[in-house]
Amino acid sequence: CFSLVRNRLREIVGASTNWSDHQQAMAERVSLSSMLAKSQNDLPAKRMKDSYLEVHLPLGSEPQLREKYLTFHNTVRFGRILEDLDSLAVLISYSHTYNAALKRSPLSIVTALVDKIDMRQHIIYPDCDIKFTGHVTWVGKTSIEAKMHMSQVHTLTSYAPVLDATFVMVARDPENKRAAFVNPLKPEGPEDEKLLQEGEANKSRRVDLSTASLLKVAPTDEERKIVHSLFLNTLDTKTVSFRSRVLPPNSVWMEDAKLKGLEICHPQERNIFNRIFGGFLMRKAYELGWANACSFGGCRPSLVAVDDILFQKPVEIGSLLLLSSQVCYTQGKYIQVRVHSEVFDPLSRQHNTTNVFHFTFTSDRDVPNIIPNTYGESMLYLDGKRHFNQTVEN
Ligand SMILES: CCCCCCCCCC(=O)SCCNC(=O)CCNC(=O)[C@H](O)C(C)(C)COP(=O)(O)OP(=O)(O)OC[C@H]1O[C@@H](n2cnc3c(N)ncnc32)[C@H](O)[C@@H]1OP(=O)(O)O
Repeated sequence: CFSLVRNRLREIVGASTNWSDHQQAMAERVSLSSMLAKSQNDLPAKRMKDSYLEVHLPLGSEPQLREKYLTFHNTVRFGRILEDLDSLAVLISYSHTYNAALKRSPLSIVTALVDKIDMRQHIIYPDCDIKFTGHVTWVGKTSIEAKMHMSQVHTLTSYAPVLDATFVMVARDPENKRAAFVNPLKPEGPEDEKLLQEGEANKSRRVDLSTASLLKVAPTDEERKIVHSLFLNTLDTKTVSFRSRVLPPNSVWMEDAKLKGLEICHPQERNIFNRIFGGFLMRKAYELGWANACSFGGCRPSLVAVDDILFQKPVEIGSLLLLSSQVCYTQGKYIQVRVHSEVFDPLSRQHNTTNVFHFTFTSDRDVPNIIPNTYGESMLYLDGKRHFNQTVEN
């Protein structure tokens, strides 16, 4: 199960088991720099099956393990699943880059992006065994795409699919300062070819999306019309002024659909490179986003999809992490939530964004419409709509 996965990762990089030893463990890793490949061609190509892993989570047969995964509502804590997926993606990447001649890997492999998690089933049972499988499906020069599938036993013999996940991992030098080359990938047969092509298409889509970001360019014509009609809908028919705005029926201002939280980043949550574990950040962001969607919709929401979780900067141990969740788009029963996390330095009072998370939830009834008031909120709304369309309508 996953404690074995994490122990194996500690062995691969030679991570400290006690915080007091972490500086020495890091110093030992620095000496591995000379083992890094000078070019990608110096590394042997690997097959997809070289990185294939299967991990079982025996929730059905191990009641003690179940406690860690259980929600009050007798379902599985999805935040824990996010942590497991993250650890698995890292181990898959180390399996791809494995070099039998080395005792320890000189690579620091970090999570750069959770491209997508599609839920195939809303309920995850806390008392049935779970199986995770996955392997590398595409590589760049220093980045790796890993696809994972999770399924759960229903009858005694058959597994039913629960979710499909795509992560992008990036290889860095032992000090996590510079990018480092990863082994090329050699497809074998038409199935591998197809996965590789999808990986290539994913890479182009990510580039297109980031160039079209609303933080860089103006919204499209169609999006501008949406924003304007939202604005017209909020005008007060009595005064007809640009300034007096009224909330339409069955609606909530974006300003009133936020939830915030704070995490103090203790050594216990560190990853193998002595930064905060990406899975932990995802769990915390997911739980805050879920609570926000729950309070907004007035009932317990189910997760439909996770997309485009970007890990922009590592979070150092000891940081104060401010998490801010916002309902940014709604449609019928759906609630799109964005969680932004930033590190706050109380001494310099500086803020630095570390992550942005996008979650799509569904409620058991229609939810109120979320309405932007300012221009900035309108852009958040459009960004939420883009994410929603990408995950739900396609
Ligand atoms: C206790 C046991 C726990 C065991 C579990 C261990 C888990 C360990 C995993 C983690 O927890 S990692 C922690 C969470 N992740 C982070 O903290 C990463 C924070 N982000 C960063 O450090 C940088 O943003 C990152 C290294 C990911 C990228 O930095 P740069 O943008 O400067 O990288 P660069 O420009 O050099 O590009 C390097 C590669 O990354 C790719 N890349 C960068 N950002 C990307 C992105 N957003 N999407 C896709 N690819 C991306 C880029 O295309 C390129 O690939 P190719 O060489 O193959 O072309």
